Amino acid sequence: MAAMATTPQDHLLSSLRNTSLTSPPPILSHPTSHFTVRRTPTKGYAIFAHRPIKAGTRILSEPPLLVIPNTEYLAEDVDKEFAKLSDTDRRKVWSLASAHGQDEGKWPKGRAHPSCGARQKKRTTPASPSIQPSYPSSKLMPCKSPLTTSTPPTTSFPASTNGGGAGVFEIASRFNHSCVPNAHFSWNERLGGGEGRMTVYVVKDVEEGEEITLSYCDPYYDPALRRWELQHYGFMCDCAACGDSGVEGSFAAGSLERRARLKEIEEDVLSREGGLVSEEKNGDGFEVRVVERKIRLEGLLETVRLSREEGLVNPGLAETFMAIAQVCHDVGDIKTAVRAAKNGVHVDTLCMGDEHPITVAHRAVVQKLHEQMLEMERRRELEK
Ligand SMILES: C[S@@+](CC[C@H](N)C(=O)[O-])C[C@H]1O[C@@H](n2cnc3c(N)ncnc32)[C@H](O)[C@@H]1O
Repeated sequence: MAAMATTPQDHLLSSLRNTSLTSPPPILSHPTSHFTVRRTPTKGYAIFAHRPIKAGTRILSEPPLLVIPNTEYLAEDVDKEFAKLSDTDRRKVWSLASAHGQDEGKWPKGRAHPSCGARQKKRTTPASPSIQPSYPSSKLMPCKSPLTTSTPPTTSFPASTNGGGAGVFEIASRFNHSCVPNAHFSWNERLGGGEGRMTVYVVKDVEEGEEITLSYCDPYYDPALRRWELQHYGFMCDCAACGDSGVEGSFAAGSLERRARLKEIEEDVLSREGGLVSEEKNGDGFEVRVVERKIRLEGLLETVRLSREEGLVNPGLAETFMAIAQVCHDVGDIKTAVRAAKNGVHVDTLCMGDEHPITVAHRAVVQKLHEQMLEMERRRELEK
């Protein structure tokens, strides 16, 4: 096998292999109220619903077996945390390692796809393992360190909470990937008495016997880039979006176009945020800003439509609704802003629950907008 760079993931695996606990415990079949973990012929273990599950149901809230609290952690940080574990937890972590024989030689380690922008490059480079979810061996999942505190929302339209650090989760790491997932995972630092929990919410109604899947990569990547990223995990995705896009009328063909357009909107329209919320209201500058707002709003609305057609329900969609609320607010249409922000909170709740810090922050925005709307109505009444 070709020599490969040593990453913290490799290191964890090697420290797991070198542990004196040579016999791993049997893989658990976790009977929970919603799902079981079962072996599949081609994907290793997988999670299946054993009853119908409604969208917005939290099906997992799990403490980590091991947490690496640093954002940019090194191999020795992994070793240090592993050394602290009890024998039982070491066995559990060990039992998760390399359970399904991927060919590590095929992982595109240390190289980024030529089409990757700077941000994506960071994700696909082992130098930033905490945000590179390429952990086929060790199954490190990005999570926010329980040692860092979240920044309270200071603006009226807060951005997502940033993740930092990584963890290993006994059950959460058994979910397989789909580019059109029916569930979403997120770290919620408020759960577990402030210790934090990895949560999984079902974002669409799921039928009994259906596999429950998460997305391991940016859903807006095109198929080639998704394939590249998923190579790190040693598999080719066979979900509906990754099917043969050459077949006219197929979901894959439509998906290719939708995701390309979503990316185009993000790059050409939504990233041009600067100046859109400016308070300047005189001369030509104002004209330009109004036009830009209109283009931005159209882009945001198209993003919602395409995401729905694509079946993507994720925090990105919630952020899109919040951005629509922002634009409506800026042009004085507070009523529509309230409606848009409520949609955002609805999507947040489906994905992360109603007590997740992001959901809480977005709910505060709805409240604020609602108060503004009432105030405007009251003034209008007085003016009559
Ligand atoms: C986080 S683990 C998921 C659980 C895993 N199947 C197991 O047995 O523990 C990630 C690994 O699962 C497999 N996997 C996940 N999604 C897959 C998919 N859509 N098709 C094939 N294999 C998949 C790959 O081997 C991948 O490296």
